[in-house]
Amino acid sequence: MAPLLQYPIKTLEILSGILAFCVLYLIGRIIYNLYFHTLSRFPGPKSWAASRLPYIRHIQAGTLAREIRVLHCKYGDVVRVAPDELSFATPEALQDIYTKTASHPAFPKGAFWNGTIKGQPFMVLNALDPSDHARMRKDVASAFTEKAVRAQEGLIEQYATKLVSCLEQVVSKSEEGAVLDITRWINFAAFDCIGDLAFGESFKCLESNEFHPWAIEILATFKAVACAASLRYYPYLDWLLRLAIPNRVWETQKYHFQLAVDKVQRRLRCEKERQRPDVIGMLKLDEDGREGLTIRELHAHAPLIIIAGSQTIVTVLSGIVNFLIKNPEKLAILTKEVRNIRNQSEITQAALKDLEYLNAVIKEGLRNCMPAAGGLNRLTPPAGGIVSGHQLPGNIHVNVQPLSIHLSPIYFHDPTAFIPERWLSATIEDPASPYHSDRRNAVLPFSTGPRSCPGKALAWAEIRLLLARLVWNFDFEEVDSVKGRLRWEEQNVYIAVERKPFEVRLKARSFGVEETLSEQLYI
Ligand code: HEM
Repeated sequence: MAPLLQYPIKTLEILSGILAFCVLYLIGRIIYNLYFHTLSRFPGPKSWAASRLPYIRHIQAGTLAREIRVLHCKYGDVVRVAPDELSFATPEALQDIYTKTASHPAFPKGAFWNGTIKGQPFMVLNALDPSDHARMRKDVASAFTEKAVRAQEGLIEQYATKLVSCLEQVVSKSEEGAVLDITRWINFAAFDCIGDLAFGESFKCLESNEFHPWAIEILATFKAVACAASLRYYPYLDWLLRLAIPNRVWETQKYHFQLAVDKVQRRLRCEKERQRPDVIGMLKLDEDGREGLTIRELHAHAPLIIIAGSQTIVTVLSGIVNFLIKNPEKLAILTKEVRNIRNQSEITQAALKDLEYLNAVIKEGLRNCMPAAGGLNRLTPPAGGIVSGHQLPGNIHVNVQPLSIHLSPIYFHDPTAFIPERWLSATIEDPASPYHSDRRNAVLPFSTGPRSCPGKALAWAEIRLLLARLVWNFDFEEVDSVKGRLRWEEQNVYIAVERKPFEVRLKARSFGVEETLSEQLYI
């Protein structure tokens, strides 16, 4: 009997020994992080410096970007946001981290935020090896040059026209116009447009007034990926990933990938489409993976191009519409400028490039409604590096959170207000303007350096045209409903901004009144 009784007591002793060891280890780790870590000289809340848990909790709640902005307001330009991570909010840090100089390459991406699904190849966005990235980047960027975008202008115009005529049908039913979720319609247009631009095949969302299944799941996938990445900070908890992410998300990812493979293959088979100036037609294939993309890499790039080429535009454009509706005096100035174009057929890219207020509205939209609001995480090189004048050891996580710098009271007067005027040349040249000294170079929504956005010219062309066509054709009004009261800046961020429905009242523009007005002016 005696040995049997002793057995559980020994187990208990072992278990309490392990527990005591774990507790002591954790206490020791916290003390080390707070007082002996190389980053302990940097300011920040003690709880964030002690362990990564507050950071992870905010990633999972979608509040990290907002919270870090608050920390920057309290602690200054550089904040320690985890034991081994610093957040910077200076224009110098943007250059130090993301660009390459004669003395150092751009800081590398880490595996935490750039994993790939088992069995799937890397793509330009998550390629960690610099030479792989450079090869893919050269190929992908060639499809988005200014010249390539000019060749696609006709196609973008086609989808702007489709969006306008679909909305006309909805609003024509009543003189009061119609209350509709404008984000949903912008999403349809951007999604259809990138489908055609990339594969020569629209997703037909505008025609069907239905989301394509691909579009429905994107935001849920972002949320799951953010949660998964947050757990990677504790590699021994990696097994939790599978439990943390519902099976449905993995299945959806596989489904998306297959959908992309099918689309690419269909496009490549279609001989008569070879002359189209679409993205697939412009990418170079090379099975040796030396000069261009292998076919498997091309498959992996298809979902990236669809998501990066549509969701970013939807975020910025629906954000701009939200801010304009909450600032009707700015909307009125924009509307007047755009409607100075007499004929809709004269709304071309060339004409829009000259509309100073329109371009200022878009710049202010990019400052306030940054699509990649989760930030661009990087690691210091193994030998260490200098960021914003601070010498840092190797393998430290560094980041410039766009919200922290774009909405910084140090760099911008009225930082959270929507003021397109801060981008006008008259303001820049007027020392008496309160916005004269704004640090406009603190806003780099497309990032900078070798990993900056290759889709910038396309994004500008699409946002300019869709916004101009919307305000030229329709009058917008605020709606007093829960969805109409949505404040853009209060939404959560899971890698990208979670976009809630935004209701507006849309009415067909009344030409009669305008004509009468202009006739009176001419008298
Ligand atoms: C307002 C619109 C857009 C914004 C603000 C934006 C912003 C960005 C940013 C900040 C990055 C850097 C990501 C990183 O460092 O991890 C990026 C990368 C990228 N973007 Fe965009 N983007 C926009 C539109 C587009 C469009 C229309 C496309 C076209 C398909 C596109 C394709 C890409 C690609 C392929 C990359 C990866 C580049 C690389 O890793 O070398 N983006 N974008």
